Amino acid sequence: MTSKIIHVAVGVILRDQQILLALRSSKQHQGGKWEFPGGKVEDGESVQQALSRELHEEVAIDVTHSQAFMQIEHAYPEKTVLLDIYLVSGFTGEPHGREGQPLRWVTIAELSNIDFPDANQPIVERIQQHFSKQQGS
Ligand SMILES: Nc1nc2c([nH]c(=O)n2[C@@H]2O[C@H](COP(=O)(O)OP(=O)(O)OP(=O)(O)O)[C@@H](O)[C@H]2O)c(=O)[nH]1
Ligand SMILES: [Mg+2]
Repeated sequence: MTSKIIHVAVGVILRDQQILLALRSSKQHQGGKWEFPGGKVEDGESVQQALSRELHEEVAIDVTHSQAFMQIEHAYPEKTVLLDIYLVSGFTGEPHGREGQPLRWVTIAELSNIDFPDANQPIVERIQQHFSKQQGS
């Protein structure tokens, strides 16, 4: 098979110890599941450029502070994705779903109960580890 890996910039957007999620439309891959907003890295773009562009297009915010968090390669039956995940701790603008998609803020504990795409399970675990350590120290 010659399928190429799809490189995706993904934002874990933080505000007041909550994280922003968006609902994927039923027509999209993994439709009906909640996601961390983001999208495909285009040719000639850095991951952070893609992240800023996608978050502006999808949820109408402008990123002012982000840091690389983790990468996950996951093979779905129909495609393989490389999720390049950034923590977004600073942004301007009030998020809203510019493509009509519902948004919600959830606590870090609530992430365990969300219906995410299969690739996301390690992200949830890593976020929960990362923030429990910060609180405990
Ligand atoms: N944005 C986002 N994509 C994810 C997550 N988890 C996950 O498996 N993906 C997969 O990453 C791939 C690309 O994401 P996307 O559909 O947001 O890409 P995009 O915004 O460029 O969309 P488009 O193709 O409609 O233009 C999809 O196959 C999607 O299922 C996630 O948490 N956030
Ligand atoms: Mg997207």
